[in-house]
Amino acid sequence: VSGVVSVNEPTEISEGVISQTSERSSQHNNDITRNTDKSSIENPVSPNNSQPVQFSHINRQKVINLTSRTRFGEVDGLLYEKLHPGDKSLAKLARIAGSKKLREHQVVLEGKHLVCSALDAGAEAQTLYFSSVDALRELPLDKLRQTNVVKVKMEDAQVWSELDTSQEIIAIFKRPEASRLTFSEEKYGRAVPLTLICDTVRDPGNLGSVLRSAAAAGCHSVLLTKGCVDIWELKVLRAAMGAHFRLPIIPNLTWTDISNHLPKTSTVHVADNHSTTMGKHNDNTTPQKHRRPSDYGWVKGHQYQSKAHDDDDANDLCSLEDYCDENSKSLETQLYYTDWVAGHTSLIIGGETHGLSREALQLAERTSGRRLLIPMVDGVDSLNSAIAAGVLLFEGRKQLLSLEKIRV
Ligand SMILES: C[S@@+](CC[C@H](N)C(=O)[O-])C[C@H]1O[C@@H](n2cnc3c(N)ncnc32)[C@H](O)[C@@H]1O
Repeated sequence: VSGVVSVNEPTEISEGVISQTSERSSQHNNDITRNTDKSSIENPVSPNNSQPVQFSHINRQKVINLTSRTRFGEVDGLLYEKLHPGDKSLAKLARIAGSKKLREHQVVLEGKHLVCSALDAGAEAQTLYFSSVDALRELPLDKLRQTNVVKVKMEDAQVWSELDTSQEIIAIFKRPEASRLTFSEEKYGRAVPLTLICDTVRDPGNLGSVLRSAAAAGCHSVLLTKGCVDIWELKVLRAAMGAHFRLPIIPNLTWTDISNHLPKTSTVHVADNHSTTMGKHNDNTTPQKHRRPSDYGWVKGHQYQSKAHDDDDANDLCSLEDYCDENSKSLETQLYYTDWVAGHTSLIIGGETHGLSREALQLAERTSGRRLLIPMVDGVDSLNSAIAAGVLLFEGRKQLLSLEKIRV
């Protein structure tokens, strides 16, 4: 942190003292404003002499109510406050983590690795709670200048049961937007021109695993329909293992938004488990141009959705057979390990309950995409969407990389 004292051991600052230079001051009962521009902290009305108290070399702006905070400390030039036992502010974490509405503005990130990746990508930490100074030191402290840093005891952390209390760092961030983050090619490698589209993936564990696979396969981006689970839900974050800060993930999109986000030349394929089972259509069979659904021996009752985010509306559902007859005559089926990439490629994965929506199939058709099938043994209906995404994304990556080699 520029311009502040640097010490090896954390400095504990006694009651009412918040100076980085350890100057003691008398008891304050007023709000203290730290002024970024002036690199100082000013107490607008000092109780002793009515002069602003200057705290030099501090590059942060915040207001601290000294009536409720009694102890402050400092680590490597970063000022923090200590939470009173029983302080209620920790409960805010659980409230944000548990409320979709609150998560429209703020998100909770757990653990030093995730918080570190978020800070490196340019996400804005508003309040950071830590229980271990060593863990705090592993973060890029220069990126916490505008952050309210608070030390808590692990026992205090027990107030939230939803959160992972084994974490030494938990932070509230302004909800990050992919368009404002930086995704380091140097750190994570060059992306392949492959976009994953999630069509109403509702299970948080599944979505997190899908995102993790997309990051691991070096995808260009992930686009999510409005019906998908919130990407900032804790279970999604935990399963995604940092994927949120490795590649652009754009949630809450309509199908029109999705088309607009894709390069004009992108071919969109659908991952389609409805195509066949191995008994009728084994690995050596060339997939047929277009077969009627009844040719495939599907498990009965599959339906295609017409509105990805409104799966309760039974009127929006049509039988697959009707749908195929009407809409997707030209959508061929092919086995996933034969060539399907050329230039920018996109892949749609269906959700757990209804699989692919009508809009997904229409988009594939418009871009001359195909149905990609991972052949399964007889009697198996489908794979879990995260597993299917993993298989297909890594195949897509392999094909794109060999295409690149051929072109070079
Ligand atoms: C759990 S499945 C959907 C199950 C849903 N009940 C249905 O029957 O459509 C979730 C998604 O994973 C993909 N998937 C699953 N198994 C697949 C397979 N064998 N081949 C290609 N995609 C598959 C499809 O995109 C599918 O929509």
